[in-house]
Amino acid sequence: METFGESTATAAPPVAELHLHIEGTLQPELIFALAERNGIQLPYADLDELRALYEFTDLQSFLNLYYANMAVLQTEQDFADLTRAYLARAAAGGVRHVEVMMDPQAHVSRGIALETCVNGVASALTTSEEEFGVSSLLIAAFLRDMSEESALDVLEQLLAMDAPIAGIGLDSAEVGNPPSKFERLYRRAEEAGLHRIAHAGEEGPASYVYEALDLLGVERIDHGIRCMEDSVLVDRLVAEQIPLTVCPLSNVRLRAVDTLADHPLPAMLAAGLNVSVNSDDPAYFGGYVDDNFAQLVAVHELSARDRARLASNSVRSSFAGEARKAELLAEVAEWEKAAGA
Ligand SMILES: Nc1ncnc2[nH]cnc12
Ligand SMILES: [Zn+2]
Repeated sequence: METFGESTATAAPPVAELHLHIEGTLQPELIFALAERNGIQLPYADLDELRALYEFTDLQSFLNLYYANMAVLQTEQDFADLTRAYLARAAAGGVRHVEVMMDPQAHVSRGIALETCVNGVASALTTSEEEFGVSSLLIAAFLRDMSEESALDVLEQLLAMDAPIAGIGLDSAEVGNPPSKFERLYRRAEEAGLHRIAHAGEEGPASYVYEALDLLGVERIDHGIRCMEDSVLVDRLVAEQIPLTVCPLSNVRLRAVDTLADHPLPAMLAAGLNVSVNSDDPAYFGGYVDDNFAQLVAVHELSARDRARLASNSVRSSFAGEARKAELLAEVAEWEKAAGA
């Protein structure tokens, strides 16, 4: 009988993607297509010229391009097309549930109506389970380098329009914009019955992880890799099983870690932390969730058991309903049996 090495497809188990910025799924080809559709003159002559800019030195160097490229997102249809393209690709890579973050302030601040961006993304998510087999939730992320007043203003508008958001997040330039800046925003979100997550410990120090937990009451930490610099914090995160949505390729491309071989994910897993694997901004960082798994496996030789644990962590840490979680955990167990056999 012919035997096969482990394929890229089997390297990735079925997962819940918990750390995904929909604007970070905007591929260069779609940037050009939307620019043409909307009559927008891009500052790049062609795809090669744009792609040459995807060499980042830190988070801010990425954010500059990420925000600039959003100029092509103008209509509800643009946001819906962007979201559908992500869902199709994610489903092909094993994503079975996704909690999509979007950055409303990044659109409102350039004159796009809140309804346009929210309704566009939400319309694609509404049919996602039926069309792609991917259940989904929407999370409004707030830009930490803007004021808390701006965030509160947008949150109130989202609540007033009964936007279909399950929670709020906190992203953008981390260092110098600690979680403590957003205590009122998170209190308001809690009052409104929303889930709460925040980026912390990506470029910022471990103290930002404490602040996100203790001052904002977050249920999950996005990234959190710098917790490894503080053993007391690691002990607490393990004891409380706080989910950390880790994004290995993102961390390498933004130079939070030097190489994938230096990435702390295997050590985090070994320490008993509740870590999952996510893509963050796949159009910018060289891969979707399945690519993250495939490259991790190539470098770290994670066992099928390790990968199944990363996948079950993602499902258990999601905000999906209990029935959906049970369904997905059964799929992970089945994958593990097949992958380990
Ligand atoms: N990795 C990241 N960190 C902070 N803000 C972001 N916005 C989009 N991707 C981000
Ligand atoms: Zn992120």
